[in-house]
Amino acid sequence: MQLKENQYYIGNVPVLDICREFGTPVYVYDGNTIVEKLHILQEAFSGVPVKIKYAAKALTNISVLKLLKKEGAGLDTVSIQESRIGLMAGFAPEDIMYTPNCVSFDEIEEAVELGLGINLDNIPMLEHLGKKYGSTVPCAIRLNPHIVAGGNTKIQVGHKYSKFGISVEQMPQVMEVVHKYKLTINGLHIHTGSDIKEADVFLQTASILFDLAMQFPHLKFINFGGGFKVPYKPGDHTTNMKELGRKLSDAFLGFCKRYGKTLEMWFEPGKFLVSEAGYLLVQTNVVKQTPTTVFVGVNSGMNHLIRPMMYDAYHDIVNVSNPDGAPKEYNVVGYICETDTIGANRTLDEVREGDILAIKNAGAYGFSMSSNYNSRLRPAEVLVYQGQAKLIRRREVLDDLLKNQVEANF
Ligand SMILES: Cc1ncc(COP(=O)(O)O)c(C=O)c1O
Ligand SMILES: N[C@@H](CCCC[NH3+])C(=O)O
Repeated sequence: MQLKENQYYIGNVPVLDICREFGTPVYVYDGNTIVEKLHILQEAFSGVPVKIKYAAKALTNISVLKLLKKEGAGLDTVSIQESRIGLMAGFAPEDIMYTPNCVSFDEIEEAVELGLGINLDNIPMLEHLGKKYGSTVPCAIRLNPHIVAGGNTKIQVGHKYSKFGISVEQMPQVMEVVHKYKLTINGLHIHTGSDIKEADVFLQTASILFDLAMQFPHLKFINFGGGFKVPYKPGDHTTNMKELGRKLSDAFLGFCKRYGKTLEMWFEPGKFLVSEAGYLLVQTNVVKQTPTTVFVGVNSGMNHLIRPMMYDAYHDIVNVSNPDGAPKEYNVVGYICETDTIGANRTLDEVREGDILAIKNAGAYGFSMSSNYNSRLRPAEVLVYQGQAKLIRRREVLDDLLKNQVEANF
């Protein structure tokens, strides 16, 4: 978002024009930022055959998927539904890596039938795959390295007590199943968590993967997961992509020599590609002074952006309709009937009833984690790309809340 002559713009379109045309609350994504971020990653690892598999769960709108596909990304999916939306967006089945957790074997069979890449994270499902398909269906293995990494405990998934991945301590059992069914293991994968700022975590992961890889002669790729840190607070540290690119590429090329074949290097970022591109634009319903606090109550809340309440996540907030206002301190809260804080103790340009606030970094895990709690409608989504703002999801209406309900007659 840029401020030019007292007006805020997203991708050269005035923010207030977007609100006038599409209403609020509205999620707005800057397509140029998404494309730029993808190019940063592609370039950081340009010395090796790198593939970026966008983690669709971060933002699953089909238009965003199409944009990323056009720019050369593949897809990382966690459910059969995400995978099907990916196929509808035009991804080839083999460019979609399906990495489910705790799904039934039926869903994995469906993924095999669709021709998706398969990545399994538990031994019973490897066993089912072997029994049904033997060596004919290649699959990757997601490992748990016992590394604690990530911005908060809820998004740390590579530690010993996590439900994700097969523990590196269980390699003997893995090898038993692999040999029993002559499984074709085509990739190894580790994702340790989200919001990881230390490049060293990826290097540590790499060294574990490189050691284990020597036992698997049919590998095509090593998948280092996602989790790159984006700046939420002004001055926040982020993953240094250039440094990581240099160090990891060198280590990878050294490994490929030892392995005897050049493999592909995969990443599956969500936040890095779409977080900073997204804004949730909301309108101020009320400015409420209490004996302790000035609350700004907006026409949105944890139903649309759950990250602040779920992870204590910090999202920067800007008053876009009063850039001249005198700065004051507020608690920005939602209209949901829960403690529903979007940002506490924030200094904003004076907020008046009707003012439009932009909540930043809302591209990743914003709309995709939204709900209809309190029977509130979900917002519209707009993509700004090449100077144009286009509606990519209609705002919900009351009928959307009722369409699957069946009225009992008494
Ligand atoms: C397996 C896997 N890959 C990729 C991601 C994307 O993570 P991030 O959005 O932090 O890049 C996640 C989410 O944490 C994940 O669980
Ligand atoms: N939803 C998390 C990140 C992904 C967690 C999934 N493993 C967040 O908003 O930070």
